[in-house]
Amino acid sequence: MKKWKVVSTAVTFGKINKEPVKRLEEFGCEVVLNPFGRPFTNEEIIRYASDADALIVGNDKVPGDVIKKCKKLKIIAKHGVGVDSIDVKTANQLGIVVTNAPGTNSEEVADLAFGLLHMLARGLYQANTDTKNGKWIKPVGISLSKKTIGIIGVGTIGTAVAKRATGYDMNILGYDIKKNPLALELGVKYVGLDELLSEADFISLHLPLTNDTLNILNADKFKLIKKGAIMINTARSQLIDNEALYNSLIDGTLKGYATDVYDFEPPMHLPLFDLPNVILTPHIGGTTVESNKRMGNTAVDNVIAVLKGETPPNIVLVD
Ligand SMILES: NC(=O)C1=CN([C@@H]2O[C@H](COP(=O)(O)OP(=O)(O)OC[C@H]3O[C@@H](n4cnc5c(N)ncnc54)[C@H](O)[C@@H]3O)[C@@H](O)[C@H]2O)C=CC1
Ligand SMILES: O=C(O)C(=O)COP(=O)(O)O
Repeated sequence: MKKWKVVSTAVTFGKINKEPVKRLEEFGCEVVLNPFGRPFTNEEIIRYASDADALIVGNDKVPGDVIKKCKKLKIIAKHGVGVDSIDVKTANQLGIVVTNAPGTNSEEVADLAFGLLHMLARGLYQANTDTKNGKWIKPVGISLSKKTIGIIGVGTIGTAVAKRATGYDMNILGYDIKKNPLALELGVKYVGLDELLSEADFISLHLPLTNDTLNILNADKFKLIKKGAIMINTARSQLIDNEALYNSLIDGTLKGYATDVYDFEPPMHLPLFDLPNVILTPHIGGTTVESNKRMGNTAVDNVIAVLKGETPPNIVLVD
Protein backbone atom coordinates (compact mmCIF):
# COMPACT_ATOMS: atom_id res chain seq x y z
CA MET A 1 0.00 0.00 0.00
CA LYS A 2 1.50 3.31 -1.12
CA LYS A 3 1.50 6.17 1.34
CA TRP A 4 0.14 8.80 -1.05
CA LYS A 5 -1.94 9.00 -4.21
CA VAL A 6 -0.99 11.47 -6.94
CA VAL A 7 -3.33 12.00 -9.91
CA SER A 8 -2.14 13.78 -13.04
CA THR A 9 -4.67 15.23 -15.45
CA ALA A 10 -1.87 16.87 -17.47
CA VAL A 11 -1.92 15.15 -20.85
CA THR A 12 1.86 14.88 -21.31
CA PHE A 13 2.97 14.38 -17.70
CA GLY A 14 4.81 11.06 -17.42
CA LYS A 15 4.24 10.22 -21.09
CA ILE A 16 7.27 11.81 -22.78
CA ASN A 17 9.67 11.66 -19.86
CA LYS A 18 9.24 9.04 -17.14
CA GLU A 19 11.69 10.55 -14.63
CA PRO A 20 9.15 12.69 -12.72
CA VAL A 21 6.83 9.69 -12.24
CA LYS A 22 9.72 7.51 -11.09
CA ARG A 23 10.67 10.14 -8.52
CA LEU A 24 7.13 10.15 -7.13
CA GLU A 25 7.00 6.35 -7.00
CA GLU A 26 10.35 6.16 -5.25
CA PHE A 27 9.02 8.65 -2.72
CA GLY A 28 6.12 6.29 -1.94
CA CYS A 29 3.34 7.55 -4.21
CA GLU A 30 0.82 5.66 -6.31
CA VAL A 31 0.73 7.69 -9.54
CA VAL A 32 -2.31 7.77 -11.83
CA LEU A 33 -1.68 9.31 -15.26
CA ASN A 34 -4.18 10.88 -17.68
CA PRO A 35 -5.72 7.97 -19.63
CA PHE A 36 -7.77 10.17 -21.99
CA GLY A 37 -5.20 12.22 -23.94
CA ARG A 38 -7.36 15.31 -23.36
CA PRO A 39 -8.19 17.52 -20.36
CA PHE A 40 -10.34 15.93 -17.63
CA THR A 41 -13.96 16.97 -17.19
CA ASN A 42 -14.99 18.15 -13.72
CA GLU A 43 -16.66 14.79 -13.05
CA GLU A 44 -13.53 12.92 -14.06
CA ILE A 45 -11.37 15.01 -11.72
CA ILE A 46 -13.72 14.19 -8.83
CA ARG A 47 -13.86 10.50 -9.79
CA TYR A 48 -10.08 10.16 -10.02
CA ALA A 49 -8.94 12.59 -7.33
CA SER A 50 -11.56 12.44 -4.53
CA ASP A 51 -9.10 10.31 -2.52
CA ALA A 52 -5.87 11.84 -3.92
CA ASP A 53 -3.27 13.69 -1.88
CA ALA A 54 -1.92 15.64 -4.86
CA LEU A 55 -3.25 16.71 -8.23
CA ILE A 56 -0.95 17.61 -11.12
CA VAL A 57 -2.90 19.57 -13.73
CA GLY A 58 -2.51 20.75 -17.29
CA ASN A 59 -4.97 23.19 -18.79
CA ASP A 60 -7.95 21.41 -17.19
CA LYS A 61 -10.60 23.60 -15.59
CA VAL A 62 -10.44 23.07 -11.81
CA PRO A 63 -13.28 25.08 -10.21
CA GLY A 64 -13.86 25.51 -6.49
CA ASP A 65 -16.77 23.05 -6.25
CA VAL A 66 -14.53 20.33 -7.72
CA ILE A 67 -11.69 21.16 -5.35
CA LYS A 68 -14.11 20.96 -2.40
CA LYS A 69 -14.98 17.36 -3.34
CA CYS A 70 -11.34 16.27 -3.25
CA LYS A 71 -11.16 16.10 0.52
CA LYS A 72 -7.64 14.71 0.92
CA LEU A 73 -5.96 17.13 -1.48
CA LYS A 74 -2.90 18.93 -0.14
CA ILE A 75 -1.56 20.41 -3.36
CA ILE A 76 -2.63 21.27 -6.90
CA ALA A 77 0.55 21.52 -8.96
CA LYS A 78 0.29 23.13 -12.40
CA HIS A 79 2.34 21.28 -15.03
CA GLY A 80 3.17 24.58 -16.69
CA VAL A 81 2.82 28.27 -15.88
CA GLY A 82 -0.70 29.71 -16.27
CA VAL A 83 -2.99 28.99 -13.33
CA ASP A 84 -6.07 30.76 -14.73
CA SER A 85 -8.02 27.51 -14.98
CA ILE A 86 -7.60 26.74 -11.27
CA ASP A 87 -9.72 28.37 -8.53
CA VAL A 88 -6.65 29.30 -6.49
CA LYS A 89 -8.66 31.34 -3.98
CA THR A 90 -10.91 28.43 -2.98
CA ALA A 91 -7.93 26.06 -2.85
CA ASN A 92 -6.05 28.46 -0.55
CA GLN A 93 -9.12 28.90 1.67
CA LEU A 94 -9.26 25.11 2.05
CA GLY A 95 -5.57 25.01 2.96
CA ILE A 96 -4.61 23.44 -0.37
CA VAL A 97 -1.38 24.77 -1.84
CA VAL A 98 -1.32 25.74 -5.55
CA THR A 99 2.02 25.78 -7.33
CA ASN A 100 3.21 26.28 -10.90
CA ALA A 101 6.41 25.71 -12.86
CA PRO A 102 7.66 29.19 -13.82
CA GLY A 103 10.27 29.52 -16.51
CA THR A 104 10.17 25.84 -17.47
CA ASN A 105 8.72 26.37 -20.97
CA SER A 106 9.43 30.02 -21.82
CA GLU A 107 12.04 29.52 -24.56
CA GLU A 108 9.76 26.97 -26.21
CA VAL A 109 6.74 29.30 -26.26
CA ALA A 110 8.90 32.10 -27.67
CA ASP A 111 10.14 29.72 -30.38
CA LEU A 112 6.57 28.84 -31.34
CA ALA A 113 5.56 32.52 -31.41
CA PHE A 114 8.36 33.26 -33.84
CA GLY A 115 7.62 30.14 -35.88
CA LEU A 116 3.99 31.20 -36.27
CA LEU A 117 5.11 34.72 -37.18
CA HIS A 118 7.28 33.28 -39.96
CA MET A 119 4.41 31.14 -41.22
CA LEU A 120 2.07 34.12 -41.53
CA ALA A 121 4.60 36.65 -42.80
CA ARG A 122 5.77 34.41 -45.65
CA GLY A 123 2.59 32.40 -46.34
CA LEU A 124 4.41 29.16 -45.50
CA TYR A 125 1.37 27.01 -44.81
CA GLN A 126 -0.24 27.74 -48.16
CA ALA A 127 3.12 27.48 -49.93
CA ASN A 128 3.68 24.02 -48.47
CA THR A 129 0.18 22.86 -49.42
CA ASP A 130 0.42 24.26 -52.95
CA THR A 131 3.90 22.86 -53.63
CA LYS A 132 2.91 19.39 -52.39
CA ASN A 133 -0.13 19.54 -54.68
CA GLY A 134 1.99 20.32 -57.72
CA LYS A 135 1.10 24.02 -57.81
CA TRP A 136 4.06 26.34 -58.37
CA ILE A 137 2.69 29.50 -56.76
CA LYS A 138 5.16 31.83 -55.09
CA PRO A 139 3.63 33.86 -52.24
CA VAL A 140 5.29 37.24 -51.78
CA GLY A 141 5.50 37.74 -48.06
CA ILE A 142 6.75 40.54 -45.88
CA SER A 143 10.15 40.82 -44.21
CA LEU A 144 10.60 40.39 -40.47
CA SER A 145 13.88 42.24 -40.32
CA LYS A 146 13.84 45.81 -38.97
CA LYS A 147 10.08 45.77 -38.30
CA THR A 148 8.40 46.85 -35.06
CA ILE A 149 7.24 44.09 -32.72
CA GLY A 150 4.86 44.83 -29.85
CA ILE A 151 5.13 42.42 -26.94
CA ILE A 152 2.11 42.50 -24.64
CA GLY A 153 3.29 41.08 -21.32
CA VAL A 154 7.05 41.29 -20.96
CA GLY A 155 7.57 38.55 -18.38
CA THR A 156 9.65 35.41 -18.82
CA ILE A 157 8.17 34.49 -22.21
CA GLY A 158 7.79 38.05 -23.45
CA THR A 159 11.47 38.65 -22.70
CA ALA A 160 12.43 35.45 -24.53
CA VAL A 161 10.49 36.82 -27.52
CA ALA A 162 12.35 40.14 -27.20
CA LYS A 163 15.66 38.23 -27.21
CA ARG A 164 14.72 36.61 -30.51
CA ALA A 165 13.53 39.93 -31.95
CA THR A 166 16.98 41.47 -31.40
CA GLY A 167 18.32 38.91 -33.88
CA TYR A 168 16.02 40.42 -36.51
CA ASP A 169 17.10 44.00 -35.70
CA MET A 170 13.51 44.73 -34.72
CA ASN A 171 12.31 47.83 -32.93
CA ILE A 172 10.85 46.26 -29.77
CA LEU A 173 7.90 47.79 -27.93
CA GLY A 174 6.69 46.32 -24.66
CA TYR A 175 3.58 46.73 -22.53
CA ASP A 176 3.57 45.54 -18.92
CA ILE A 177 2.68 46.74 -15.44
CA LYS A 178 6.31 46.41 -14.43
CA LYS A 179 9.65 46.80 -16.15
CA ASN A 180 11.82 43.74 -16.58
CA PRO A 181 15.57 44.54 -16.23
CA LEU A 182 16.57 41.92 -18.83
CA ALA A 183 14.04 43.33 -21.30
CA LEU A 184 15.42 46.83 -20.78
CA GLU A 185 18.93 45.46 -21.45
CA LEU A 186 17.62 43.93 -24.69
CA GLY A 187 16.37 47.37 -25.77
CA VAL A 188 12.65 46.93 -25.13
CA LYS A 189 10.93 50.33 -25.12
CA TYR A 190 7.99 50.33 -22.71
CA VAL A 191 4.92 52.12 -24.02
CA GLY A 192 1.20 52.25 -23.29
CA LEU A 193 -1.02 49.58 -24.84
CA ASP A 194 -2.64 52.04 -27.26
CA GLU A 195 0.72 53.21 -28.60
CA LEU A 196 1.93 49.63 -28.96
CA LEU A 197 -1.14 48.64 -30.96
CA SER A 198 -0.89 51.61 -33.30
CA GLU A 199 2.86 51.20 -33.93
CA ALA A 200 3.50 47.45 -34.08
CA ASP A 201 3.78 45.49 -37.31
CA PHE A 202 3.73 42.30 -35.24
CA ILE A 203 1.86 41.85 -31.96
CA SER A 204 2.69 38.95 -29.66
CA LEU A 205 0.61 38.23 -26.55
CA HIS A 206 2.27 36.99 -23.36
CA LEU A 207 0.02 38.09 -20.50
CA PRO A 208 -1.41 35.73 -17.90
CA LEU A 209 -5.21 35.53 -17.88
CA THR A 210 -6.48 37.40 -14.80
CA ASN A 211 -9.47 39.59 -13.95
CA ASP A 212 -7.39 42.55 -15.15
CA THR A 213 -6.34 41.05 -18.47
CA LEU A 214 -9.60 39.31 -19.46
CA ASN A 215 -10.67 40.81 -22.82
CA ILE A 216 -7.83 43.35 -22.64
CA LEU A 217 -7.88 43.48 -26.45
CA ASN A 218 -11.52 44.52 -26.73
CA ALA A 219 -13.27 46.04 -29.75
CA ASP A 220 -11.98 49.55 -28.92
CA LYS A 221 -8.39 48.34 -28.77
CA PHE A 222 -8.79 46.54 -32.13
CA LYS A 223 -9.64 49.92 -33.68
CA LEU A 224 -6.12 51.11 -32.80
CA ILE A 225 -4.23 48.28 -34.50
CA LYS A 226 -1.96 49.33 -37.37
CA LYS A 227 -3.42 48.19 -40.70
CA GLY A 228 -1.83 44.98 -41.95
CA ALA A 229 -0.39 43.91 -38.59
CA ILE A 230 0.14 40.25 -37.71
CA MET A 231 -1.01 39.00 -34.30
CA ILE A 232 0.29 35.91 -32.51
CA ASN A 233 -1.43 34.49 -29.43
CA THR A 234 0.43 31.85 -27.48
CA ALA A 235 -0.91 33.16 -24.13
CA ARG A 236 -4.64 32.73 -23.55
CA SER A 237 -7.56 33.26 -25.96
CA GLN A 238 -9.70 35.05 -23.37
CA LEU A 239 -7.35 38.04 -23.62
CA ILE A 240 -9.00 38.83 -26.96
CA ASP A 241 -12.55 39.75 -27.99
CA ASN A 242 -13.44 37.01 -30.48
CA GLU A 243 -15.86 39.07 -32.57
CA ALA A 244 -13.49 42.03 -32.89
CA LEU A 245 -10.72 39.61 -33.86
CA TYR A 246 -12.84 37.98 -36.56
CA ASN A 247 -13.91 41.36 -37.99
CA SER A 248 -10.34 42.63 -38.02
CA LEU A 249 -9.28 39.62 -40.11
CA ILE A 250 -12.14 40.15 -42.56
CA ASP A 251 -11.62 43.91 -42.98
CA GLY A 252 -7.83 43.61 -43.35
CA THR A 253 -6.87 45.38 -40.12
CA LEU A 254 -5.00 42.19 -39.30
CA LYS A 255 -3.09 40.58 -42.15
CA GLY A 256 -2.94 37.37 -40.17
CA TYR A 257 -3.56 35.75 -36.80
CA ALA A 258 -2.06 32.64 -35.27
CA THR A 259 -3.22 31.05 -32.06
CA ASP A 260 -2.11 28.17 -29.88
CA VAL A 261 -4.88 28.69 -27.33
CA TYR A 262 -8.69 28.52 -27.18
CA ASP A 263 -11.52 29.41 -24.79
CA PHE A 264 -12.27 25.69 -24.49
CA GLU A 265 -9.76 22.99 -25.27
CA PRO A 266 -10.10 21.01 -27.44
CA PRO A 267 -12.08 23.77 -29.20
CA MET A 268 -15.27 23.47 -31.18
CA HIS A 269 -15.10 24.67 -34.78
CA LEU A 270 -15.14 28.47 -34.81
CA PRO A 271 -15.82 30.81 -37.79
CA LEU A 272 -12.21 31.94 -37.37
CA PHE A 273 -10.98 28.49 -38.38
CA ASP A 274 -12.27 28.93 -41.94
CA LEU A 275 -10.21 32.03 -42.66
CA PRO A 276 -7.13 31.48 -44.84
CA ASN A 277 -5.09 34.06 -42.92
CA VAL A 278 -5.45 32.16 -39.63
CA ILE A 279 -3.03 29.51 -38.38
CA LEU A 280 -3.94 27.15 -35.53
CA THR A 281 -1.88 24.90 -33.28
CA PRO A 282 -3.22 22.64 -30.49
CA HIS A 283 -1.72 24.31 -27.39
CA ILE A 284 1.78 23.01 -27.99
CA GLY A 285 3.75 26.18 -27.18
CA GLY A 286 5.15 24.98 -23.88
CA THR A 287 5.72 21.36 -24.79
CA THR A 288 8.88 19.87 -26.21
CA VAL A 289 10.81 16.80 -25.10
CA GLU A 290 13.13 19.03 -23.08
CA SER A 291 10.57 21.37 -21.51
CA ASN A 292 8.32 18.42 -20.65
CA LYS A 293 11.07 17.08 -18.40
CA ARG A 294 11.52 20.52 -16.76
CA MET A 295 7.77 21.03 -16.20
CA GLY A 296 7.35 17.48 -14.84
CA ASN A 297 10.29 17.68 -12.46
CA THR A 298 9.26 21.11 -11.16
CA ALA A 299 5.70 19.90 -10.54
CA VAL A 300 7.14 16.89 -8.70
CA ASP A 301 9.55 19.09 -6.66
CA ASN A 302 6.48 20.97 -5.46
CA VAL A 303 4.40 17.85 -4.75
CA ILE A 304 7.17 16.12 -2.82
CA ALA A 305 7.88 19.25 -0.77
CA VAL A 306 4.23 19.48 0.28
CA LEU A 307 3.96 15.75 1.06
CA LYS A 308 7.08 16.12 3.23
CA GLY A 309 5.37 18.96 5.09
CA GLU A 310 7.78 21.54 3.64
CA THR A 311 7.09 24.82 1.84
CA PRO A 312 7.14 24.14 -1.92
CA PRO A 313 9.37 26.33 -4.13
CA ASN A 314 6.69 27.73 -6.47
CA ILE A 315 3.61 28.72 -4.47
CA VAL A 316 0.94 30.72 -6.32
CA LEU A 317 -1.17 33.03 -4.19
CA VAL A 318 -4.16 35.26 -4.93
CA ASP A 319 -5.24 38.35 -3.01
N1 LIG B 1 0.93 28.25 -25.15
C1 LIG B 1 1.50 27.64 -24.14
O1 LIG B 1 1.74 26.45 -24.16
C2 LIG B 1 1.88 28.42 -22.93
C3 LIG B 1 1.22 29.57 -22.56
N2 LIG B 1 1.59 30.26 -21.45
C4 LIG B 1 0.86 31.49 -21.09
O2 LIG B 1 1.79 32.58 -21.08
C5 LIG B 1 1.56 33.36 -19.91
C6 LIG B 1 2.81 34.14 -19.55
O3 LIG B 1 3.82 33.25 -19.13
P1 LIG B 1 5.19 33.77 -18.49
O4 LIG B 1 5.83 34.76 -19.37
O5 LIG B 1 5.98 32.57 -18.12
O6 LIG B 1 4.65 34.49 -17.16
P2 LIG B 1 5.33 35.66 -16.35
O7 LIG B 1 4.61 35.71 -15.04
O8 LIG B 1 6.81 35.51 -16.33
O9 LIG B 1 4.98 36.98 -17.19
C7 LIG B 1 3.73 37.59 -17.22
C8 LIG B 1 3.93 39.10 -17.37
O10 LIG B 1 2.65 39.71 -17.49
C9 LIG B 1 2.65 40.90 -16.71
N3 LIG B 1 1.29 41.25 -16.30
C10 LIG B 1 0.47 40.60 -15.45
N4 LIG B 1 -0.71 41.23 -15.34
C11 LIG B 1 -0.64 42.32 -16.15
C12 LIG B 1 -1.55 43.36 -16.48
N5 LIG B 1 -2.77 43.42 -15.93
N6 LIG B 1 -1.15 44.30 -17.37
C13 LIG B 1 0.09 44.27 -17.91
N7 LIG B 1 1.00 43.30 -17.63
C14 LIG B 1 0.64 42.35 -16.77
C15 LIG B 1 3.53 40.59 -15.51
O11 LIG B 1 4.03 41.78 -14.91
C16 LIG B 1 4.63 39.76 -16.16
O12 LIG B 1 5.71 40.55 -16.60
C17 LIG B 1 1.09 32.32 -18.87
O13 LIG B 1 0.37 32.91 -17.82
C18 LIG B 1 0.25 31.39 -19.70
O14 LIG B 1 -1.09 31.84 -19.74
C19 LIG B 1 2.64 29.85 -20.68
C20 LIG B 1 3.34 28.73 -21.01
C21 LIG B 1 2.97 27.88 -22.11
O1 LIG C 1 2.37 26.52 -19.09
C1 LIG C 1 1.25 26.91 -19.46
O2 LIG C 1 0.63 27.85 -18.93
C2 LIG C 1 0.62 26.26 -20.59
O3 LIG C 1 -0.24 26.82 -21.21
C3 LIG C 1 1.06 24.91 -20.91
O4 LIG C 1 0.05 24.19 -21.49
P1 LIG C 1 -0.92 23.26 -20.65
O5 LIG C 1 -1.52 24.17 -19.60
O6 LIG C 1 -0.05 22.22 -20.04
O7 LIG C 1 -1.91 22.74 -21.64
